[in-house]
Amino acid sequence: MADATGLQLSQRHFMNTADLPQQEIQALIDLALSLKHGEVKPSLAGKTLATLFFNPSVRTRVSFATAMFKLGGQALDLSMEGAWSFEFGDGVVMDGATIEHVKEVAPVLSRYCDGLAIRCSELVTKSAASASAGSWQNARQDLVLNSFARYATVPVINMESNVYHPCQGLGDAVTIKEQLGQPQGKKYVLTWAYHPKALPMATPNSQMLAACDLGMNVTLAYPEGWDLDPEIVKMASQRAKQSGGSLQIEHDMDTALEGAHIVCAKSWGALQYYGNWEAEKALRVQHKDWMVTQAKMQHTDNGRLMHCLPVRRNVEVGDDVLDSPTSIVIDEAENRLWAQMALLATLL
Ligand SMILES: CC(=O)N[C@@H](CCCN)C(=O)O
Ligand SMILES: NC(=O)OP(=O)(O)O
Repeated sequence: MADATGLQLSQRHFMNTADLPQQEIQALIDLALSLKHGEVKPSLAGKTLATLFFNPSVRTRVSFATAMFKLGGQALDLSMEGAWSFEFGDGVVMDGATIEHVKEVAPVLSRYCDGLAIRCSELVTKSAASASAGSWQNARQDLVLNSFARYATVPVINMESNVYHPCQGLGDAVTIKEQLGQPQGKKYVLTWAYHPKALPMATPNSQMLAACDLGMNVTLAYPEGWDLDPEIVKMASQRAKQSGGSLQIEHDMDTALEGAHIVCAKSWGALQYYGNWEAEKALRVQHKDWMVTQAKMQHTDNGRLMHCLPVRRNVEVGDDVLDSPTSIVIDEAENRLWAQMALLATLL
């Protein structure tokens, strides 16, 4: 079996699935499924991936480490939690808490390693290095991720930033293809769900893009006021059209779920209250009825339930769904591994 994938991507870094043409995404999905079925065996022998986690993780951490191991290489897990001491600002007089600049960190790690993977979502861990000061206009610049990409001399992989979680998007695309065979024209509903905290929009942005790139008829369902970034929604809608799909918005969960083949539950914070989360919470608690239950799933066309995990049981999704064959969340989590193996084997 070939030790190379034969696939080449048009981008050096993996920041957002929408940076890639749809054929390259399809090729990565096919490669992931071939890896899962043991049909190809690419090798990354002797290669190292540094994984920098500025936020907690279960799936991303373990699936990247295991992906590198299965490919014959290794991952170095660098936890940055509680120790965000790198500087990202230009021309800063570094006499405060930061101890070294990304201008040194990124090229130094690039001398040791063949790729850098970064998780940095400021909504999860508020820290000194989040320069956004609570503004979405600043947060959407993804300063930390983009600084690593700028100063690294090896490929950089986004393991969830403020704006995108492309590995979740790619993994979900693999799962949808695996479940439906031919996703084009099938109905995908990304439904907002209640959660006690305002969660980032990176995951729903990438999940929406994944379904749009598969040519599905995508419905976004959320209470009024919970719009995702309009520029990202516009881009997703264009990519859906390119692949023969569509994108529409509903504010009633029952109506949205009508005839769905895939239901993906995800919570996120309201963009218009970004950084003003107390005000957002006062409104969010009025939407506790946005929970996916078996009664809600009755509206679907034998729909399957996806969730990126971690999931709050009986808050976002009911036990009656999660404990039934309707739920494919464990397959979805597994497919992160195969999707990332496809990505790593191609990118490194
Ligand atoms: C509960 C929580 O913090 N969820 C995170 C992680 C999701 C996948 N990494 C989120 O919604 O972004
Ligand atoms: N879905 C996901 O990215 O999970 P972790 O946050 O546990 O990595």
